Amino acid sequence: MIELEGLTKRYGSKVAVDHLSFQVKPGVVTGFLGPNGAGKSTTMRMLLDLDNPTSGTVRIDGRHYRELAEPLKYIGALLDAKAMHGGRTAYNNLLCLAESNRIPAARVSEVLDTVGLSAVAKKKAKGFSLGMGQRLGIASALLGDPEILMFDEPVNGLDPEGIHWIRNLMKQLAGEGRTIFVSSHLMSEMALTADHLIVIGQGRLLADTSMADFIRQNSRSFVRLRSPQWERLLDVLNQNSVPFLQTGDGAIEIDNGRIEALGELAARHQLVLHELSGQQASLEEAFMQMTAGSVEYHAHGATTPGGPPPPPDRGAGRQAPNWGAHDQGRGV
Ligand SMILES: Nc1ncnc2c1ncn2[C@@H]1O[C@H](COP(=O)(O)OP(=O)(O)OP(=O)(O)O)[C@@H](O)[C@H]1O
Repeated sequence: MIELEGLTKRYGSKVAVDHLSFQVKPGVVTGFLGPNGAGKSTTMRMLLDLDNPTSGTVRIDGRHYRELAEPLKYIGALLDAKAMHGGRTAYNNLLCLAESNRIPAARVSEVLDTVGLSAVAKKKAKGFSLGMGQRLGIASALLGDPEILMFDEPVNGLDPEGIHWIRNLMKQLAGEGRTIFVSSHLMSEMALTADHLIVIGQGRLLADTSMADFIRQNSRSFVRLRSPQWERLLDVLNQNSVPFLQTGDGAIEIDNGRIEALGELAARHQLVLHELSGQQASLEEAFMQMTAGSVEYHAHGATTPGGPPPPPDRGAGRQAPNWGAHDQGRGV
């Protein structure tokens, strides 16, 4: 388990990490999210004692990193794939780490095999691609067979096969009861990998919640309908006072609609439906909704800070999506 209590880091007048308190628990993959500059890397560096907190504490299984005699046996981390010694072979890079932590040399070949680098074990790290470097960094994290693993952007530079591999590896490690803490900018990937989320913005904790709750609480859910009898469908919805939105692709969306009630309504009016599906916004949309107010760097022409993702075209006099606020009690 990783425990942060009031962790704060200031660089001059800049507060990079602002009184962060949370726990990263074993047995699940915990995703660490935040916009650029939110303080994720700074937090991870403080965890490994690579940066001193201005105040607050961070503990690895109840102890400060400095108190761990052979730290690689407690916590393995991939922070920067380029941190390896370029002039050394992959094998020798890992061997040096192993020796400094009294890890048997045989373990080096084992982890090189796990990450798929056995064939290039004798090649110098400076010739490695970004993806190979990531794999070597992951091998170093696994070296001490630690109970806690921390990965900063582990899929960076990996090809689809590599992304699939690291996703399964993290799930497998969590399944073994280990603590897995991972940051990524790839929301689609995070949605597939993480069970729990810690979200920060401008150094502050914004959410500490399960993936499912995070999406539910920060996004819009709706029912999507398509029908070849489009005009009649609109009439039926109007007659029954069901607010709807028309999308650009000929579908209709009903915020917080109940799929059963809408199916029955269509059946009562003998309407043919080509689609009747419940939809939940993606993690990416939920993330943008939650962090909109704490994004530090914007591209010109990007969505206005604080504003939700653009809604579909509105139907005649119908409600716009009500991001973040749900009316679960509605009949349809
Ligand atoms: N050594 C440093 N000196 C001064 N400011 C720093 C230093 N390291 C980080 N910062 C600042 O602290 C803030 C947090 O940076 P950090 O790299 O931790 O964010 P991040 O969430 O990892 O960002 P990204 O997603 O872009 O990697 C940023 O505003 C950054 O400019």
